[in-house]
Amino acid sequence: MRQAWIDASAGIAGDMLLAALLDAGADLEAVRAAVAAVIPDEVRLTPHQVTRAGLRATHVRVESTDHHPHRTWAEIRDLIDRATLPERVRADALAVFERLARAEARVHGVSVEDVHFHEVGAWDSIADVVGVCAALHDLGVRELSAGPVAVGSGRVRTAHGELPVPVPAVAELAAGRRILAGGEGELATPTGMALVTALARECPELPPMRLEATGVGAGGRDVPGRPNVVRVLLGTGRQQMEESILLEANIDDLDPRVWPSVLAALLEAGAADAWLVPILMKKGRPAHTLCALAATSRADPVRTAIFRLTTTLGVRERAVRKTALERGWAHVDVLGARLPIKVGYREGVIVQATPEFEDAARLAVQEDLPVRAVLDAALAAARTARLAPGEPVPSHLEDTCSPH
Ligand SMILES: O=C([S-])c1cc(C(=O)S)c[n+]([C@@H]2O[C@H](COP(=O)(O)O)[C@@H](O)[C@H]2O)c1
Ligand code: NI
Repeated sequence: MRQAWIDASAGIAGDMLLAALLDAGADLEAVRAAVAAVIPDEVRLTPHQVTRAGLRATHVRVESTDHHPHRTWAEIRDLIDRATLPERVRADALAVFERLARAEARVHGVSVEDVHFHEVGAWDSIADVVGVCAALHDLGVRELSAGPVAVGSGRVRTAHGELPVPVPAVAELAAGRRILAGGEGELATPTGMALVTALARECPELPPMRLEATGVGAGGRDVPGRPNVVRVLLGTGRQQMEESILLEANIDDLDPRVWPSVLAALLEAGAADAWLVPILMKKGRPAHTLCALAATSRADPVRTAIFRLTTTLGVRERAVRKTALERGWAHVDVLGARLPIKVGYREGVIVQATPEFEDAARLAVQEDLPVRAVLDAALAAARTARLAPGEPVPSHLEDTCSPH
């Protein structure tokens, strides 16, 4: 499973995180395409190399002509809703802006629907948010975590006038999270803090992972003695005990033909699993409980997708703990083809070894055989290759979440 950890110990802004993800290998054209799907022809994204207090980093120039932005949350939601985007990118971007809207509503004492964004509603902020969500999607990051965020000190001039640092929106967004004091000026912006708190689980220390890439994203200023950068460490590996949220809703009025697309979209939005339970509701109405299990860091986008795609008026939630086996992939030769075997293991010993069903089904059609015959042959080949419960985990397991 691909994961990434954000080091925001020098602060964070939307463009810094975007630059760090591009520096770690996210595809620039995929990011530009996602931004253009939401706000066509409004911004230009140009990454370039810089140094910050002696460290090499990528800085991304985000150019737009939007000088007097006053957009409502509803306007931004509409832009993202209507854009052609991967479901996960849409759900993430909506979750980030919804968090920003809730924070602004609390700070200014207005309702969420009446929130008027100023700087954070500008084209360049929309580009930062959509760009970061697209970059995470492009890199295949399934689990995002972040260390404590440095917020800075002093006062800053904004469209609301001169504000103390951390500015009110940042303080509101950071509630419940560990933050770091110190450093001069505004080190964490509302957009940066909204991205971190909506998409990343709090993880003070770098989680265990096999490190694949590091991305360094620069802020605009170069301050001597303190590199003004966000770092992203990208790797593979999974946590054995995950904090998860179970989201549920009882629904009796959704066109039943829509359900398969809802389940698929929730998985796309980051749910680890999504399913339906047939129930009899009040007044004897046949209905379904929609259930979605998501890592705590993915709960926001999954919740947003449930409200967007179904008719429910509320979502029940409870924290659950899930013990997951560590996983990897191996391949065996069956009937002249290479079939992937999913291997689940614990403490160095295989607990489950299962042929990938879709590949077995494809091979069965190709060979004109019953699927069970291909599955049996794959299991026999796996046993011969010592890929069976009780065997030690081989050193050559592939550590990806997909065998393809
Ligand atoms: O745009 C809005 S609504 C806004 C609210 C606040 C509050 O704290 S309230 C602060 N700001 C300031 O705008 C700039 C740009 O922020 P980005 O997140 O778009 O980089 C920054 O100085 C914020 O403190 C904006
Ligand atoms: Ni504000």
